[in-house]
Amino acid sequence: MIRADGLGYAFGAGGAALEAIGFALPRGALCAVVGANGSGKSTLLALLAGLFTPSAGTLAVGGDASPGAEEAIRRRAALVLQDPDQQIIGATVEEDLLLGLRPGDATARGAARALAARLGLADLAAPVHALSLGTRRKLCIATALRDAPEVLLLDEPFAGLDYPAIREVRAVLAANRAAGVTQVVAAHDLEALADLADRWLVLERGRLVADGAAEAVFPLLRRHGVRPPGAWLSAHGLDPWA
Ligand SMILES: Nc1ncnc2c1ncn2[C@@H]1O[C@H](COP(=O)(O)OP(=O)(O)OP(=O)(O)O)[C@@H](O)[C@H]1O
Repeated sequence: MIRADGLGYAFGAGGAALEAIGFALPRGALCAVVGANGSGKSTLLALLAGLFTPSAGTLAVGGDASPGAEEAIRRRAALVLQDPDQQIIGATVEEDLLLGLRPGDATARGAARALAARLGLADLAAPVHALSLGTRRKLCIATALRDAPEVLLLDEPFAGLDYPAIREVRAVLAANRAAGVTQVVAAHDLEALADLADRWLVLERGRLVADGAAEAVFPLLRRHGVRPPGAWLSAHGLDPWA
């Protein structure tokens, strides 16, 4: 579903934010992208969303390859930003959820409302500015899923959420995986993803420094500035903050 070959990106004349990235993900993968601040996670998500054009190499999403097919990639992939306030446009839950749907399209509007209910967005008339962070994030996820993207990209979806909201977002990711949606999740804190992700990409200063399943990647995390999940540290008798 996703294939990166020699993928690179530079912001203007600055140094490369991503360099020589290569990986392939099958349909339905739930891939975690981890790395220290500034390692390139958000830049990779923006490329996968078709928002940026690679400065080097190629990126294929479905049958579309970038450079060239960014618009087609944008139709396949939806990106949920870390800050819901950068994403929400409507004044109420319903207004945001239904944005862009034709008023006469009862089927699409009904499906969008059903999706909102599944995500626990019960009060469709609620003004968005009065919602908790977790509810605003769930609204962004609902809006992203509304058009049934093949690829869902999430930037720090658990950041700032309380325990119940983390569990709800985890349930959404698991349901998406069961439905065959390919998901890429950027994260600092691995606790909520440790048992969910089937693939781990580790970035350090724009380079892909590890790629594989949890068993292979977790032992390498600390040397790349990423804290492994607590359960893994205790299972290996390691000081959580050493
Ligand atoms: N708009 C921009 N203009 C110039 N440089 C940028 C821009 N956005 C990001 N960068 C640089 O690109 C590199 C990668 O940034 P990116 O935001 O992708 O990292 P990140 O891993 O998502 O970081 P964080 O965990 O802090 O969100 C960093 O060196 C950053 O300073």
